[in-house]
Amino acid sequence: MSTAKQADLDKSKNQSSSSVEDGVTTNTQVTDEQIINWIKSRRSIGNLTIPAPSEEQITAAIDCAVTAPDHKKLQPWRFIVTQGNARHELGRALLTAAQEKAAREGEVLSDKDQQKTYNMPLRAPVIITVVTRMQQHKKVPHFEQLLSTGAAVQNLILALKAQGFSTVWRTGLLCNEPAVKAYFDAGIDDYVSAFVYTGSSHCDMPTRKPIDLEPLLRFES
Ligand SMILES: Cc1cc2nc3c(=O)[nH]c(=O)nc-3n(C[C@H](O)[C@H](O)[C@H](O)COP(=O)(O)O)c2cc1C
Repeated sequence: MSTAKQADLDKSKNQSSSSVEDGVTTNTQVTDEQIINWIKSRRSIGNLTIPAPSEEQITAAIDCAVTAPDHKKLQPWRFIVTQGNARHELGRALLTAAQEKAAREGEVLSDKDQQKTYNMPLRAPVIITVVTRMQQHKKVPHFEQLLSTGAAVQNLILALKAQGFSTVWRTGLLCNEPAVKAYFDAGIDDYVSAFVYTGSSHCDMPTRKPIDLEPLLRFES
């Protein structure tokens, strides 16, 4: 889909399905093919800035995230929205995690690496952390709860895109270090499953190289 068509679709998604302008009713119906192409057009963007989504927009996206497939409705996910100065507190937790990890591995972090780690949360105006709060259920193993969280994260990302925002899902090697888990009040079985860095992007959305389905797909009948 061309960038112009993409923008049209993003715009039409923000409008009601029909509108009356100068007495003329205009239908802005979105076709199945457009929806499929819109999903395929999602790209991760690392270079994120303001404007950030409002708390209402974030809440609307999370309202979409929690409709992900969820065996026995365990709701194994928690969402923590970090913005403004709170990003420095998250930076401190990441720095502690990095220092503890380095110490365990017999290494010492350089000043540059310490600064880089501390600044990581400043790469976007908003970070939505998704924690998998594992529950004990005899019919729902932990791996299902983790997969369910992944589905919720994808819903979240698409719902943010639908509102005009860009994201990148990061975890990195520090996300399940004890200091980071403690920061998010995550227990021993829980996972910090995603840092969804969120904001606006002013660069052109990169186009994706076609993906060959041949080795990935088999129909049986
Ligand atoms: C669970 C998970 C963790 C990820 N963690 C990172 C990360 O820490 N850093 C990173 O650059 N990309 C990470 N990625 C990959 C990006 O989110 C992204 O998918 C990738 O760069 C490909 O870009 P695309 O989404 O536009 O295809 C992660 C993806 C997943 C699913």
